[in-house]
Amino acid sequence: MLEVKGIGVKYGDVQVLWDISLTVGRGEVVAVMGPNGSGKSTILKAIIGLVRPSAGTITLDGKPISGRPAHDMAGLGVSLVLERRRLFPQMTVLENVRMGAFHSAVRSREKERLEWVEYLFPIIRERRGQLAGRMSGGEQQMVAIARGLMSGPRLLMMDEPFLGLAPRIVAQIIDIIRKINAEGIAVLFNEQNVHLSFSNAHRGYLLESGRIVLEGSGLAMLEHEMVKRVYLGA
Ligand SMILES: Nc1ncnc2c1ncn2[C@@H]1O[C@H](COP(=O)(O)OP(=O)(O)OP(=O)(O)O)[C@@H](O)[C@H]1O
Repeated sequence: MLEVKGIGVKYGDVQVLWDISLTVGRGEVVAVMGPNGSGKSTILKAIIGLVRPSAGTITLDGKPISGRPAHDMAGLGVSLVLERRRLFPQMTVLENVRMGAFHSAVRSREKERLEWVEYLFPIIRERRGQLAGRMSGGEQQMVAIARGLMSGPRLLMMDEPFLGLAPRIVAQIIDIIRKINAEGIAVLFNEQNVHLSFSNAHRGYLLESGRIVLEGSGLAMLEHEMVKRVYLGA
């Protein structure tokens, strides 16, 4: 469904991505793994339209989407959960979650989507009235994912969804990824940890200094000599 072909991105005069090509198929879970600063977030920002590629094309179901404003993407079925959650701390859980259905193209189905995200994350129903800023990191991440799901995406992108979370919460987020994927939603996520990336994805890409250096199935990536040597110290 998503095809990124040969994109480059510059921040001012500084190029940070070169010739990035990746795909996400319908119903796939795909991981982009790479060290700090390798350009993972920039790939997702380019797809959602927060940064404009200097080269290459991005298509969704064969139609070009590069250059479209980020707020159009909800209507096209693509949603991004930003790193470090970016909630509105002075707003309640419910207010934050409802922001995800703000776009006119998706507002009409807000009620049924809210029921769905409350089923996926019972904590959202339990804590509807709590200020988001008063929640733990893991709870905030759940609210952020719920907000991303309110637009009813076909492709949910998540920037480092496990960052700084306790193992128990990581396991819950993995479970949620499986559940939403089982409903046919494709997922593209970034992660720095080899195991978290590739054991939870059908396919994966390894990004180094702004270039994709390896790609394959999750299992093939986990077992690849270079991944084992450089990232697992084997
Ligand atoms: N708004 C910006 N202006 C200038 N340079 C930026 C900007 N955002 C990111 N960069 C630089 O672009 C490079 C890639 O950053 P990016 O955030 O995409 O990497 P990342 O792999 O997601 O890293 P992290 O794990 O730290 O989020 C880094 O060198 C970063 O310093």
